[in-house]
Amino acid sequence: MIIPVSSFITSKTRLSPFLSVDERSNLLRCMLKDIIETLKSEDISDIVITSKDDDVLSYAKSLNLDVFKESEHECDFLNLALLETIEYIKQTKTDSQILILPADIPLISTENIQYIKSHFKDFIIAPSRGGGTNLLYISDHEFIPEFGEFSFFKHQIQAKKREIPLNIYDSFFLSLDINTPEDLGELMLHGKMTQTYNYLDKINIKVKNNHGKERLNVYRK
Ligand SMILES: Nc1nc2c(ncn2[C@@H]2O[C@H](COP(=O)(O)OP(=O)(O)OP(=O)(O)O)[C@@H](O)[C@H]2O)c(=O)[nH]1
Ligand SMILES: C[C@H](OP(=O)(O)O)C(=O)O
Repeated sequence: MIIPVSSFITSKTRLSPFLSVDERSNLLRCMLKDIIETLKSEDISDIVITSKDDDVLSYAKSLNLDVFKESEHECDFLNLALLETIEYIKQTKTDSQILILPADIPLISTENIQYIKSHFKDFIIAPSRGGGTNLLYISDHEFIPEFGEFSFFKHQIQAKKREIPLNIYDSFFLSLDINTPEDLGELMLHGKMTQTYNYLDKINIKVKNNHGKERLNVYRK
C-alpha cells in the first residue's frame, strides 16, 4: 500500500483561500487518519507514506506507518515519487501487490477494501470525478503510474497496451477526492462518521442545497 502525500504546507491549493494554510494542513492530517483507520480495520497495515516533506514523514511515523522520502524532482513529481516507492517496496518486501491511494479520499470504506481484497488477481482502477484515478491496484510491477490530468484514461490505455485485464471499480465514496470547497460539502453530507467531518464542523464549515450552477453551497457559519 502506497499513499503519496505532497506537503502539509503546499497541499490542496484548490481549497485556498476558502481554507487557510493551517486549516488545509489540518484537513490533510485528518483525511490521512481516516484513510489509515479504514485500512487498518481491514487488516491492511503494510502502508508506506511517500513524501519529500519531513513534517509529513514525521506525522506518518507518529501513526506507526512506514515512510519513504522521495527525491527532489524537476517535474512529474508524483509519478516519479511513486516509481521510487515501488522500487523500494520491490527491494524490501517480497512479491507484494501494489495498491496506490491518494491521501485525499477520506470516504474510502471498509466495503471498498473488501472488494479490492476479493479481486486481488485483477488490475483495478477506481475513477475520481474529473477524470482522475483514486485507486490503482497493480500486480504487474512494471506498470507505470501516470497520475495527473485525466489519469483514469491514461491508465486504461496503458493497461490495454500491456494486455492487462482491467477491472474498473466504480464507487461513489472512493471517487470523492477532496480538492474544492464543493468537495468539502459532499464530505459534510456523506462523511459524518469521519475525523475529517469533525474537524470541518469544528471550524464551522456548513453546507446547504443550492439550486444554482453549483449544487452545494459551502460556507462558514
Ligand atoms: N509524494 C508526493 N505526493 C504528491 C505529490 N503531488 C501530489 N501528491 C499527492 O497525490 C495525491 C493527489 O494529488 P492532488 O489531488 O493533486 O493533491 P494536491 O496536489 O494537494 O492538490 P492541489 O494542490 O489542489 O492540486 C494527494 O495525496 C497528494 O498529496 C508529490 O509531488 N509527491
Ligand atoms: C493526481 C490526480 O489527482 P487530481 O489532480 O485529478 O485531483 C489524479 O487523480 O491523477
